[in-house]
Amino acid sequence: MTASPEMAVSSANSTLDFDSLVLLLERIFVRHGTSAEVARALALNCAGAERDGAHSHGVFRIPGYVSTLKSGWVNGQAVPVVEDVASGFVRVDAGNGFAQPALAAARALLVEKARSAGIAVLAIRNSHHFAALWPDVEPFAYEGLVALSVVNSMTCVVPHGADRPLFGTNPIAFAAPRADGDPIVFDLATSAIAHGDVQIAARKGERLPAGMGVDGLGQPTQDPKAILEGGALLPFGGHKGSALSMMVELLAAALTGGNFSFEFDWKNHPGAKTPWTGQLLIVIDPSKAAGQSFAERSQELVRQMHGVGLKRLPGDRRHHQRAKSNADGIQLDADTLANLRELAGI
Ligand SMILES: NC(=O)C1=CN([C@@H]2O[C@H](COP(=O)(O)OP(=O)(O)OC[C@H]3O[C@@H](n4cnc5c(N)ncnc54)[C@H](OP(=O)(O)O)[C@@H]3O)[C@@H](O)[C@H]2O)C=CC1
Ligand SMILES: O=C(O)C1=NCCCC1
Repeated sequence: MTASPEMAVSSANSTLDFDSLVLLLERIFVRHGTSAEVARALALNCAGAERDGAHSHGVFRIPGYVSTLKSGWVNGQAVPVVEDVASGFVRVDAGNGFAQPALAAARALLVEKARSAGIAVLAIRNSHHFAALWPDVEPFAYEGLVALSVVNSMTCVVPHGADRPLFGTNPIAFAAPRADGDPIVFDLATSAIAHGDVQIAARKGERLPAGMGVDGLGQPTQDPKAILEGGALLPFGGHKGSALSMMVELLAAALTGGNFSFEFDWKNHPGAKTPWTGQLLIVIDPSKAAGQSFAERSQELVRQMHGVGLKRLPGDRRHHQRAKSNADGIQLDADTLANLRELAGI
């Protein structure tokens, strides 16, 4: 039987199973103007983030998606146009739609090229990425492929050594298969903290650790509201994170034909939250490389890391939370769930 948001909600503890959360989010997206395909791609991403405890890009983002769609800034009905441009290169014009449906539209061609040429690049332009990036790379590693992706976002990060913001929080995500266990995956903003986490801290009235951002006068602050209201974030690791953020601008925008983070302009679109930028994916088939099986070698690396005392690999926390959510359901607080149901018109 197909799950429905009505039947799967326990009113006592506001717990949903994954499929029911996906269905609820799909309803919200369709109700606010997306096609069924776009709704499915966004709902799977957002519910996956919530399930895995990646809260800065889980259901917390839904009001932002809705206000962006309502403002007319994003086309929720866009049909991506896929171009097969070279043996190892696929281009997609997302048509001012979201990036996830653009990736979905090009995915089969990208994998076919990666498997035949050993490596393939996907360049998505005119797109909106308002989400966690790991869902875009992790599935490739489950298919035995190595994947790297970058996305640029809206200006809110001061380049190292500068005095005003220019870069986005520009995440980088990487996934690689290993012989025993879940793929090795990391996904990180190149800012000291994701913008979403600053918003969450502001709502909760919490202070941030030192070194995350500056206020409107360029002075260091631990007050998230001062960062959000006229201030800015800093790159992680000083000049090193700043260089990576610059690389993301070049790969996700200059190379794809998308906007740089400083080129978005919301002024005629009140309530819009997502920038209009680009995304680059590089997919490698490691079976083409010389030497032993890549998955065995990556497993050996993990074994050695554990051998020197490492307790937590990137991705471990998410996978533990995923297992817990799959067993016990996804917990939402009652107000959040009520708001989602209202947005879904239930
Ligand atoms: N769409 C967009 O434009 C943007 C999206 N984002 C998204 O925001 C999300 C959050 O980014 P960010 O706040 O930088 O992520 P985190 O700093 O929380 O985590 C970054 C990575 O490091 C791992 N990690 C964290 N702590 C440890 C530890 N102690 N030991 C080992 N590994 C660790 C995480 O694994 P684990 O997940 O298992 O904790 C994760 O892979 C990302 O999903 C990113 O894609 C950010 C900026 C812009
Ligand atoms: O958390 C962040 O940082 C961002 N997330 C989605 C869109 C832009 C920035």
